[in-house]
Amino acid sequence: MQQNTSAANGGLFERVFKLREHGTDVRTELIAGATTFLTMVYIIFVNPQILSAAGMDTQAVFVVTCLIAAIGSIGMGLVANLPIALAPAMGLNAFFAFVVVGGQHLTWQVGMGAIFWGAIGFFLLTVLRVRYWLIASIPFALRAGIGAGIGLMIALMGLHNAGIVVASPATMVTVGKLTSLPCVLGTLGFFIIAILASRGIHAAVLIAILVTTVLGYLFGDVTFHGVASLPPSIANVFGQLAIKDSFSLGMGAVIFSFMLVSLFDSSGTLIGVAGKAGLADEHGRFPRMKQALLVDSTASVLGAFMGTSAISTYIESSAGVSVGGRTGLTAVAVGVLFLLAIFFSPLAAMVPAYAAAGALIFVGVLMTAELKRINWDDMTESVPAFITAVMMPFCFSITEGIAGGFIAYCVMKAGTGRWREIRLPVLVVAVLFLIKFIMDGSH
Ligand SMILES: Nc1ncnc2[nH]cnc12
Repeated sequence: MQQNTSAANGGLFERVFKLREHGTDVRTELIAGATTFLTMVYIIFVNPQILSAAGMDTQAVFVVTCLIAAIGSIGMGLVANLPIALAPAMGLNAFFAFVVVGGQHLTWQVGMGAIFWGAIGFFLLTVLRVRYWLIASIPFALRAGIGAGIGLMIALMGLHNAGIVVASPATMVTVGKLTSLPCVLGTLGFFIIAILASRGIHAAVLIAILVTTVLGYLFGDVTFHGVASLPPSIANVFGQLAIKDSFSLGMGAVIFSFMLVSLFDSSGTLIGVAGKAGLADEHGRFPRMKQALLVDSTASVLGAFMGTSAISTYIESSAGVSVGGRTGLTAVAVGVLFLLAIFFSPLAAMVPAYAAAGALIFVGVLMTAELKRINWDDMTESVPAFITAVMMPFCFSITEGIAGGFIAYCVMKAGTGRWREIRLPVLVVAVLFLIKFIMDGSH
């Protein structure tokens, strides 16, 4: 009987996801889905925390984060049949909360409006096929530099959330009080993740968040609100964005930044994960790329409307791919698990910033790994990659990193007589950023 059911499931899943053609089966795909889910579930704890710094309601953002991750991942699985999950992007959420809303003293509703317009631009670039052109034109050094820079910036946020790195008027940054509870538990969380992950335990991040939160509770620093509950209302974030107020010339640079960063963040991840699954060619193109690009850009528009910062395909999907996930069934499994997670909102409210800090630092480790594939002996490759990667944490801005990298690439190639290697889209983006800097500097 059980065999009949699994054969029937295999039949349905086989028809929808073409498992045999991809050399996989239902069991492998479901394990891969659970694996990817466990490596990225930290986002449902971390995202509400980061967005709450912009004044958003933690509980509502928790539900919206689960919902959009579920919708995006299930969409990717069904429409593009790829083992790639989606969720609100780390880096972009911090950019929204700390740089756009915090740094420019805007309301979160206006900031979210800018994300919405950035997502619309991202969607238009996708349907107009500009994204294909761009993806195929971005040199590897810049793609790697972007991933690494985002990773370093995330790590800086983690180190700051744990109180390990603090501001200093004399030296800009300095070391915090390392014996404080946040520092000790943040550090412990990071090493739990690093050790478990290097031992191949894909639930590493979740385990570390649980252990550090429980320890925080035992030391009297965390209040227990219960485990499961009916989902809290999302009314105070859903559809609350200021679409009209954010569509102004003054917001142009912010909208452009959101669009550009979404574009590079999600495109780079798609190429990277599809490559790891053995689906991509040497130019980074992969089957059903059109569908995948449509799903991530549509999810970004939907996410901003629902009340969370830009959505991206998740680099953590490579964990599921590494245990055999090859089709959309993996992504659908991730999505279903995110739907179930909605009922555990009291847990989200309990997790202190330092408990998630280890996850942020560890994502930094994962995302800087791409640097190893850069030809470091060729300065026309290493200099732009380096500039991209270090400008992001040092300026606390993904956009400045991308801008610096594109400009450095054109300068280095032209300066060494290799200007023919500069592709038109790279030159266009570099010139657009130069114009932006000149405009920014003139007022
Ligand atoms: N910005 C991002 N891009 C890709 N994968 C991520 N995982 C977490 N944040 C991410």
